[in-house]
Amino acid sequence: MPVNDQKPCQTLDNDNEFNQIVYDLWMNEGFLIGDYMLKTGQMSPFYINLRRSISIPNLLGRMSRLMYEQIDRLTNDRTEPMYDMICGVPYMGLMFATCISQQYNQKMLMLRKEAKQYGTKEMIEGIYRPGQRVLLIEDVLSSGTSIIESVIAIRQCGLIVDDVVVFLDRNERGKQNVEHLANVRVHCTFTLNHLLHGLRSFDFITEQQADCCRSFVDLNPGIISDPLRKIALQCADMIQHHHNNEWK
Ligand SMILES: O=P(O)(O)OC[C@H]1O[C@H](OP(=O)(O)OP(=O)(O)O)[C@H](O)[C@@H]1O
Repeated sequence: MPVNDQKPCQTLDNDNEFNQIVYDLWMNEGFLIGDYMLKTGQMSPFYINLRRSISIPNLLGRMSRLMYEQIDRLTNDRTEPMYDMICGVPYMGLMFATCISQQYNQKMLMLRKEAKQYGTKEMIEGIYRPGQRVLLIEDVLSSGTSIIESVIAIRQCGLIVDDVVVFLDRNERGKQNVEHLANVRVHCTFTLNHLLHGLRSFDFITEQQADCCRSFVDLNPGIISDPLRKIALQCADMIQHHHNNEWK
């Protein structure tokens, strides 16, 4: 399925709220036009920096609320509990997860980027037992590398991850990469198309600039390194085995 055919995740109710967020992000350099290198090493004609919001608590709070409303809708659609605790992809996903955890009384785990070499040497901090379900939280989805790395680390601790909620999908191949390689469902609260639409409505960017961003993501192959691809598939197989044999 082409990425841009994805069903929009936002509703008309939160359209205005999102536009206000777009306004605040633009005013605080949360969206930049220019040449920026991505994690994959590719050069992008734009950059989304939601980290700017940590200095504007009200903005981070509003984004987290829209994210939680989506989690709530997803939860209501399920017959069984969707998760036992939330966990953010470091670093910015951790900020969203902390905000959601505090605002909505959700249990949380903290995933490190690297295991500490002293103390308990844990990769994941918090209270959990193997077999519990984790809902992963991410700020921006590009290639999906960060999510896949986090899923692997969480699964290696014996936890289950079947879903990830992302505030903003750059409309690259990240969603397909995560779903295919990590076997995790990706739920995006907003997409690049929503963001560009908002930026255009304020006349912050020209139609030509919006087109340039769209063309870039349409053609971006969303590279996942071969070693990560291999580990992700091995891990997904291993976890499927556990699902089938031990936790049923
Ligand atoms: O889908 P991907 O290709 O992985 O890109 C998305 C990731 O990139 C950014 O973080 P970054 O890797 O820059 O790290 P940071 O947390 O140190 O800011 C962003 O916050 C996502 O986590």
